[in-house]
Amino acid sequence: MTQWLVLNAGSSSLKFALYADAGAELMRGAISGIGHRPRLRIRTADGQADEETLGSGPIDMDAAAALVFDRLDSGPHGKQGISAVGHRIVHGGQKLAGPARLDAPTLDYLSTLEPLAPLHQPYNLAIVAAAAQRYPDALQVGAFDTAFHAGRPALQKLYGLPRALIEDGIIAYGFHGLSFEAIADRLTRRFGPDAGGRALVLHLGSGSSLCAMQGGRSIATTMGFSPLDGPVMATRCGAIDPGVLLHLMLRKGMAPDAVENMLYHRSGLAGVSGLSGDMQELMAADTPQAREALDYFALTVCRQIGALTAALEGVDRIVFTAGIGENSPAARAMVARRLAWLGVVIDEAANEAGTEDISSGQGPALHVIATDEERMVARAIAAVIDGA
Ligand SMILES: Nc1ncnc2c1ncn2[C@@H]1O[C@H](COP(=O)(O)OP(=O)(O)O)[C@@H](O)[C@H]1O
Ligand SMILES: CC(=O)OP(=O)(O)O
Ligand SMILES: [Mg+2]
Repeated sequence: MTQWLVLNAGSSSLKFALYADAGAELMRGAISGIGHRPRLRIRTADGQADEETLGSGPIDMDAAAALVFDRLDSGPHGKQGISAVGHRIVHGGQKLAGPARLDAPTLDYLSTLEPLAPLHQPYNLAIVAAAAQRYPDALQVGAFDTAFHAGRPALQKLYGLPRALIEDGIIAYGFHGLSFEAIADRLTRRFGPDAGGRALVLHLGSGSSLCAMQGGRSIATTMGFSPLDGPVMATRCGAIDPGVLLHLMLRKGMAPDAVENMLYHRSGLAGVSGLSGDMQELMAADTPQAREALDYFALTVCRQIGALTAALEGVDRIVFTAGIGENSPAARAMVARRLAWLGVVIDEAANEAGTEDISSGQGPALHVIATDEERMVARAIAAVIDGA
C-alpha cells in the first residue's frame, strides 16, 4: 500500500493529511501560528492527538514544510511511501477550473498568478517544489480555491471597469472554494440534492470569506480578484474604498509595494487592534482597540451577509466554518446578535457546545460544520488518477 499526502498552506498555517491510496484517512495535522507562535498538532485515525509548541520564535512556510516531511518520514507510516501529493493552490486563474496534474507547463502558468494572491500562491508553489524534491516519484496534483466559483453567473464576476480590462481577466474569481465544496458536500449528504436550498457559508479563519450557495453551487462570494475583498481579516483589510489606496500612493508618496505589504500583512484585525490578528489573542486582550477590532469583525461579516442574502433573495441556512467559525462560540454569537433583522435566533447552549445545529428553531437555520479542504484535495488526486 502506498499513501497520498495532502498539503494545505493557508496564510497562518500549514495543514496536512495522509490517506491510504484507496482514500481512507490515516492521520492529519497542522502547524498553526506560522510567522507568529508556531504549534504542531497531529491526530491519527484512531483518535490519538498530540500537540507541541515549536520553539520560541516564528518559522517560515519552507521550514514548516520540511518539518512536516521529516515527521511523516520518521513516523509510523513513513516506510509505506508516498505515491501522490495533492496541494491546495489558491489561484487557478481562468484556465484551471478543475483539478490538474502539476506538470511543468501548468506550474509555469500558476506562477504567472502569483501577483494576484501574494500571501498564498508563491508559498503554495514553493511547497510543490519542496514536495517534488522530497518525493520525486510521486504524482503532484493541484486543487484550486477558485474552481468552485467558476460557474457563478457572469454578472457576479464583473467589476465596473473598462471592457478591455474585464476581457483581460480583471474579474472577481473568489477563493476558499475547497472549503465551500466540503460544506456543500456535507449539506448534500444531509439534505439531499438541493443541499438545503439557499445557504450562506461563512468561512471565518485567518482569511475570511462568505459564499452564497443555491443547491450546493456557488452563486456569489465575497473575495474577488484577490483574497483581499470581503469582511475584515486577520491581517488583510477586507472591502475598502479604492480612493484610499490612490490617496496613499498619489498624495502620501507610499510606494505600490509598500501599499501591497500593508494591505496583506499589517491591516485587518492586527491593524485596527494594534495588537494581533489572531482571534484567540484578541478575545483574551482587554484593550478598547481589541474590542473595537472584534466589533468591526462582526460588523463586516454581517454587512457581507446582507449583500449575499440579496444575491440569494433570501436565506434558508447559515453555516459557520474554519478556525474561528468552528471553534469560537463567542464569535458566532457576536455575528448572530447582529442578524435579528433576518429572523436569526441562536440557541446559546447549543452554540456553546458547538453542535451541528445551533439555531433556536425560528428563522434561518444555523449550523457549525467542520470544513475539510484536505479531503477535497484527496478527491482531486483520485480524479486526476482516474482521468489519466
Ligand atoms: N478556540 C478558538 N477561539 C477563537 N478563535 C480560534 C479558536 N481556534 C482557532 N481560532 C482562530 O482561527 C484562526 C485561524 O483559522 P484557520 O482557518 O486555521 O486559518 P488559515 O487556514 O487561514 O491559516 C485564528 O484567528 C485563530 O485564532
Ligand atoms: C484564500 C485565503 O485567504 O486562504 P486562508 O484563509 O487559508 O489564508
Ligand atoms: Mg485556511
